[in-house]
Amino acid sequence: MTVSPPETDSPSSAAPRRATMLHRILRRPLGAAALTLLVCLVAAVWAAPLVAPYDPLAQDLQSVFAGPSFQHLLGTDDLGRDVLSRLLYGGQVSFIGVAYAVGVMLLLGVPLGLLAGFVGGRADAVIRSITDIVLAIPNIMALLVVVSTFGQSQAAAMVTLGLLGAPGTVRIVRAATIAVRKDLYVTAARVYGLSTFQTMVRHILPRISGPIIVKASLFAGAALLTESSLAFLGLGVQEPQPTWGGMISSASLYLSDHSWEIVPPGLTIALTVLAFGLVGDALRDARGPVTASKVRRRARPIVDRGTDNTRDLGSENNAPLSPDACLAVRHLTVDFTTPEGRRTVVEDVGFEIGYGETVGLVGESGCGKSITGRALLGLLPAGGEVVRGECRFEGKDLFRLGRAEIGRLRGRRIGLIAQEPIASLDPNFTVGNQIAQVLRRHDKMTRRAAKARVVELLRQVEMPDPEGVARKYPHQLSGGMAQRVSIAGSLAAEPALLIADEPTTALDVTVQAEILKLLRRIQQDTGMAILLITHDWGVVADMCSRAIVMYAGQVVESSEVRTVFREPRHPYTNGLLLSNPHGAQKGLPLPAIAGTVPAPENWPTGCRFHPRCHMSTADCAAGRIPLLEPSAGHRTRCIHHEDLKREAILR
Ligand SMILES: Nc1ncnc2c1ncn2[C@@H]1O[C@H](COP(=O)(O)OP(=O)(O)OP(=O)(O)O)[C@@H](O)[C@H]1O
Repeated sequence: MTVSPPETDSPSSAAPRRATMLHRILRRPLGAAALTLLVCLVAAVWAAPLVAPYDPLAQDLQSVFAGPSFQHLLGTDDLGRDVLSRLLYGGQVSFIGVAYAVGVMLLLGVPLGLLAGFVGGRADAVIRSITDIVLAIPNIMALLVVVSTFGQSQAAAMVTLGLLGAPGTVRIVRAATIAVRKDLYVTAARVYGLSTFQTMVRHILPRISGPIIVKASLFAGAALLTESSLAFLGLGVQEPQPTWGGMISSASLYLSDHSWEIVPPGLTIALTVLAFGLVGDALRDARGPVTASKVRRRARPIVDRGTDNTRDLGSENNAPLSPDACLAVRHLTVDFTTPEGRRTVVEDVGFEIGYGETVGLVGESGCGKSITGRALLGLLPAGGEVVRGECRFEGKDLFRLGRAEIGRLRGRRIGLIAQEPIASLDPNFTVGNQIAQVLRRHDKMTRRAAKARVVELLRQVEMPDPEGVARKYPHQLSGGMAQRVSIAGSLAAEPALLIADEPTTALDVTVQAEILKLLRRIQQDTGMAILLITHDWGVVADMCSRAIVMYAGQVVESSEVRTVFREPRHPYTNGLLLSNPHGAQKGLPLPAIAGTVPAPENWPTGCRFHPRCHMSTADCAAGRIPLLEPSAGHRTRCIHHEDLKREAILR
């Protein structure tokens, strides 16, 4: 078990985080210098009426082109005006212009980029087309047209610059969103029932803030240069009002005789642009990624726990769906559209789970277990689609519900526990904040009530020091603690069905046992149904009443767990059980099934397992293999299941 670091949280966790961030910036000499320069500059410019030594328009024709002195720290210009005062007042124009441009660029670019990257599909196509069109517009021409149309308005020019800069931001935000939208904690947020907007704002935005900060800082520098260039060309704010670009413009007229005059505005612009870039980098680096602890995979021993009457309908079974079942799935078929074409990855899968029952979905990696689970939650990865099937849950067919309706059920009536508990928690928020968010979404509680309920839930999952844990960030938790938090989050709205996708795979053996015990206890208390996705027969034996074995997108065997262990009727199940490390005999090599699970595009005709099967005959490859029922409730997709039984008896 990973040992969590000693607790150092104060009651308000956000404050220390912010302090640490400033501290981190200040620890970098370049970042600290740039931030100091920028803060001083903005403060001085903002306070120009108080700190400027002279009126920026006041002329003194007796002292034109004076060099730096005690009276005029940066000298005077061609009309004897104080350069320092003009720089301070001129900065107001420049910074307001930069704020307009950056504000418009962010207000447009970030939401559109998030939408395109997160929602995808048509929204993405439309947004991409618009950004491509805007990117094709030459910036300088557009700015000249705007300035001449809007009577030299600097504000109009900078807003236009922001509009023209937005497509670049859209592209960056879209790419960053696509990269994180599949992260487990984003999926978890959707399972908890958060809307698309809430998920984007709370879980995606903080994660992609690094590239946005860098883009904004670079764009601020570019906007300052553009604003100065327009002023240099005599567009925008006009003389005698001071602007940094205007000061360069008038200094350039006397460059050969009075070269000093160009230095203060030129250096100020150059240093400010540099400072924007350095502060952006420092901010990005200071927020830094929060890394999750590495997860580990271990096995656990088998304990046979007997059976009950959960009934698997299997595929090709047209009996009516049982009204008593908590979940009844029939003919579930999932297709994916990939660049190589359309392919089926899950085919004709069916099963039922009763209230208070646990059904195990077993198989090697790539058999379609997770896609089956995600299809039930309406959370298939992009390109995936349920093309056939029915899924009855509390009287509704989940596959026929709209986005909003399934969103309301997720997190409230159907919970999910993911394989990697730490990855399923958002590193940007404390544990308490994340669970409270689920509670407040579903039960519209007050902050105070949600806080109390969070502690109660953490206590319910047997978390030591629940108040302290509520204030921790995910990276401060061990794997076992994180899985307890994840379970607490899933249970927040008291779901009727829990989908547990390899919930203990990442944990070490003692923690696995504790988590499974906890799940059993909660199930006894609440009567929820559990679909347990696993490749571990030990977990199946320990937890499940019924096992469904999947191979290459199909159910190949299903029965009560005890029957499957005693009398497997499919060579694939038999092979899996023989290669189960818990049953290994000392000194003998572990028998493994030769070959690997074929990818959906390479599924063989007939029995999909036949190329790996020692019992296969010509019949196995000849045509579709039906789902047979050799004994009540025991189904197999093998035409040689009687031979397998005889083989087992002879052994
Ligand atoms: N986003 C996707 N696009 C296309 N095909 C996919 C996608 N995700 C999964 N698949 C395909 O679906 C099949 C089933 O995958 P799934 O993740 O359900 O397997 P699994 O049995 O859960 O394996 P594991 O235990 O490794 O998660 C695989 O063959 C995989 O190639």
